[in-house]
Amino acid sequence: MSNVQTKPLLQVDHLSIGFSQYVKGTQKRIIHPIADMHVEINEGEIVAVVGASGSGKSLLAHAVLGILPSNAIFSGKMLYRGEELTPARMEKLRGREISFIPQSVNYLDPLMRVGRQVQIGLDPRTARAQQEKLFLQYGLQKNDGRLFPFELSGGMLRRVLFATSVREGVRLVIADEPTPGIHPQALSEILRQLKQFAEDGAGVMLITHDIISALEIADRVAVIKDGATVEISEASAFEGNGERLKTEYTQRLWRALPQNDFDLEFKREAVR
Ligand SMILES: Nc1ncnc2c1ncn2[C@@H]1O[C@H](COP(=O)(O)OP(=O)(O)OP(=O)(O)O)[C@@H](O)[C@H]1O
Ligand code: NI
Repeated sequence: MSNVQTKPLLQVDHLSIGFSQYVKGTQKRIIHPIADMHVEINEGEIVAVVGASGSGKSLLAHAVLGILPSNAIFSGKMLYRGEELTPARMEKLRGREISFIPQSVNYLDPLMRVGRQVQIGLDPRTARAQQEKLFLQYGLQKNDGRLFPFELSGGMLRRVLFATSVREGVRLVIADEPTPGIHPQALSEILRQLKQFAEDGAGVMLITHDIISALEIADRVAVIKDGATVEISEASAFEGNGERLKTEYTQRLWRALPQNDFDLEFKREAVR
């Protein structure tokens, strides 16, 4: 087997992200929401990234995309197709080979009709038809394309965001909480599309709170806690009592899910 084939599509190692903050007016200090994170995604693989709110999942996504805020201090290794992800490279890949479904609908341009926003990056000759097709696929009406973001519901905006990620030539999809507030039918359509990306050979990073839905399509699950990766396990290890999971933290996370043992004490800790 050649070396090239075994190289992961995305490799993040020893990622650390800090922010300098002003305390008491002029004193500066550095906080480190991400201390030591690692994750690896292969071609055709779906890796779910799960962890409590504030654990650093979105920052990980933003680091890979090169869209961290300018006051962020960043270190670590990020390789895409075996080569370092430099800022210039990220900019070139973003929205093309690497597509992003952001967590917040605020990423949409409030002054541009949503149909046009979905057409960005599509072949201009067929953009309109393709956008309309995508809208139908995700349960939006043809005429919804003429609306501005403020005229759509939260769930509709999420589906618009998702439609912006469906592009030919995508090799890595980073979806940051693509499913909250979405009704079951659109949810299964989104999961189906993410799976389709992977079947077409792309790697998928699925950031989510919805572990149960993620397990429907994920190959592996990375568990993040306080800005560090605590465990990466096969999705199949999330079964039964979690005996096959590697860390106590992940076992407790698994057992705290409503459909499992319901570890109430852990739940309280985890949501804090
Ligand atoms: N620009 C910033 N300046 C300072 N701290 C930040 C900044 N952005 C994020 N943080 C901090 O980094 C930590 C991780 O944030 P992040 O958004 O990655 O969490 P998350 O895991 O995506 O949470 P959620 O599940 O709620 O989306 C949080 O404690 C957050 O307050
Ligand atoms: Ni987030």
